[in-house]
Amino acid sequence: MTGGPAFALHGLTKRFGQVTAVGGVSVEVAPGEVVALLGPNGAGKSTTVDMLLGLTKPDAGEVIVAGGSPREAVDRGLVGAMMQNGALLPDVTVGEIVALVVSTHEKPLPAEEVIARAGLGKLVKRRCGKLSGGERQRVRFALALAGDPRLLVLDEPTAAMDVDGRRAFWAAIREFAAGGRTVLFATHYLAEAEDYADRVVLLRHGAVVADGPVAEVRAAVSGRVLRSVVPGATEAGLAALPGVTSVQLRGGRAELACADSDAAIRALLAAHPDASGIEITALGLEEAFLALTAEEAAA
Ligand SMILES: Nc1ncnc2c1ncn2[C@@H]1O[C@H](COP(=O)(O)OP(=O)(O)OP(=O)(O)O)[C@@H](O)[C@H]1O
Repeated sequence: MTGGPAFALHGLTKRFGQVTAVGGVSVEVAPGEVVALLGPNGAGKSTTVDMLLGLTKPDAGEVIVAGGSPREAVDRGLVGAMMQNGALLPDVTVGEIVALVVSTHEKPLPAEEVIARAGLGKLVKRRCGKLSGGERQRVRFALALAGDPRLLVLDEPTAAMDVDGRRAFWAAIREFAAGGRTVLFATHYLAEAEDYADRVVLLRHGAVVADGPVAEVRAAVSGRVLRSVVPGATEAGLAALPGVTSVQLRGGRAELACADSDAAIRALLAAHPDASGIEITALGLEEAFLALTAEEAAA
């Protein structure tokens, strides 16, 4: 194994008819990094993951995994993947399916270790058709681990998991990554990215709008929310105020996301001296994320 990146995406582009699902994405990830691929619905996360795994061919650009093509890396057992809707045979037990998948790999983890890492000890005899959504996700995770891969790619891994399930899942991921292995996970949840990723790549409309350590990405979207009752205001009028990045107006109550709340409040009161019930708060994580994607959308 060379000292090169775990994987690299160079100018990756994929179109479906008129839709550019991914448009020129370039990202290089070093071995040992845990990277969150974040973005709202339709941002291009799944399409990017599909190209990284060699399941979809890019229209332009290149994917390099462990120095070769995605297919070569998958064939060499270097990549484990957990997809949103990977099918599980309903009549096969958890123990059987893990043993089956372990047996297909050249240098697998022992089946007992796979079971333990995925927290499936109590479910070994359960048929896959009888599992809950969160349990099925844990089985998919086990199957992704079976070949002892260097790179783990997870598309919305915790979507169906409850709080305990998520905690156990992320503890297992940390353990996996501690040995210098690389993880890329796609998610909608900024909070999950903040808690578990070293780095965030934020996609919007198929392009990277932010890439860096979580704290850095958050700082780039630092801002405040200004709430007020503003009689007679229009969305367009409020959006034109200095310092305002996005506006929601419902029944005379305005919510303004602000890059500069000082400028915004001065301008609001100058234009609407009858504004009342004014409140200014820091952006929450979700709001910060929305502000960044909305800001870019407006650009
Ligand atoms: N097979 C396809 N045919 C046509 N359009 C597609 C196809 N796959 C994806 N798209 C479109 O490409 C864009 C990106 O979709 P993608 O599934 O990659 O986004 P995503 O960020 O994973 O979204 P989500 O969070 O909803 O899963 C969307 O506009 C989607 O409708």
